[in-house]
Amino acid sequence: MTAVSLKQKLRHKIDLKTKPLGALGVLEELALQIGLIQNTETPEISKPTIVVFAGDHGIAKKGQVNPFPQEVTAQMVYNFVQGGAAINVFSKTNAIDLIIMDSGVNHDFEPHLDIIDAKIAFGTNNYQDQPAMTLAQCEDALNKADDIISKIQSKGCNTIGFGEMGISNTSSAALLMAHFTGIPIAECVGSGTGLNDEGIHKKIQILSEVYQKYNPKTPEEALATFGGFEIAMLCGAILKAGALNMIIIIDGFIVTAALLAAHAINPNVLKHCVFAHSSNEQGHEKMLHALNAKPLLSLGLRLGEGTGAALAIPLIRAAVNFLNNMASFESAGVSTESENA
Ligand SMILES: O=C(O)c1ccc[n+]([C@@H]2O[C@H](COP(=O)([O-])O)[C@@H](O)[C@H]2O)c1
Ligand SMILES: Cc1cc2nc[nH]c2cc1C
Repeated sequence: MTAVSLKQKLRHKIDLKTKPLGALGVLEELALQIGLIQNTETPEISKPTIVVFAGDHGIAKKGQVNPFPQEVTAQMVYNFVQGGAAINVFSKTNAIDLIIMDSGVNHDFEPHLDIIDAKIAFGTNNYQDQPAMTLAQCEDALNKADDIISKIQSKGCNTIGFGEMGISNTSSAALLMAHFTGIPIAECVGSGTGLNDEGIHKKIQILSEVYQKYNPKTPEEALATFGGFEIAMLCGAILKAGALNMIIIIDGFIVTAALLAAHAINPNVLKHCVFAHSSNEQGHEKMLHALNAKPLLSLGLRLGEGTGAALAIPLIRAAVNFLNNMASFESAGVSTESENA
């Protein structure tokens, strides 16, 4: 007799719920995925947490690829600490713990603030001149992220969403996307925080030159070349969360670019990932497609901060709750399809 796999057991449990077959659509796939991640028919979500990694980018100082000035990164970190940003509001709405990390903002934050200090440097180098960071800095970022995720998990969190803040980081993400997917850089570049058509054209020209200047040989070298510190930390955090068997919620364009790097280092990480949404940043859809990823939501968001991840958490809770708490046809005494239907 062949053993029934957990996947078959989960499918059976889902199919016996009081609903037509497949009627809970994507939530059924989500329940199945979470059951498989946790290796159980009765999964649970504990202490869902969003970590926002913030970092600055050398290229931002020139203002050629970013409509907002570099200072906005630090200003938004203060906004996070004061509870005024979209991610604060959505985390509160959905009872999610929120952690803010300084991965490399070009500002000295007062030590009493509720920010985890993981600063690698005060912003990356401008990759128009030299790689964004050294390989040693990149390794440092990966390792620091590793430690932080271990600490978060040891406090009982098994579901972690990732967000970021960093003026110019759609440029790094576009370069990484081109590198890891082979999609032409022009198709990877978008409006970011709001460039007009002329601005996008200039951004494509600048990033095409940068892209041609380098030939990174390893995923770590690609991260070090194109940056940024927050993206390298996201990559390390995703890898660690996968290794710790956590449910990983991927936010928008920049977090997905970090996942491309993580996936190149360890493709197994993908089975832990739930894709929260499809961002309005041009390129995100193709990036998701390259990963064969199906996003849960499509709300026209292009904010970052982990906002899409925060909005997806109720869906993840709903998937787990229906699997655990919905009645079966038998337990509820509901008739199944009649044979002549
Ligand atoms: O998450 C996304 O899909 C997304 C798309 C566009 C912009 N962003 C956010 O905007 C910032 C980067 O935009 P930019 O134009 O400065 O490259 C950064 O802080 C991101 O969090 C985020
Ligand atoms: C205001 C502002 C808020 C953000 N949140 C994430 N990226 C951002 C970029 C800007 C410009």
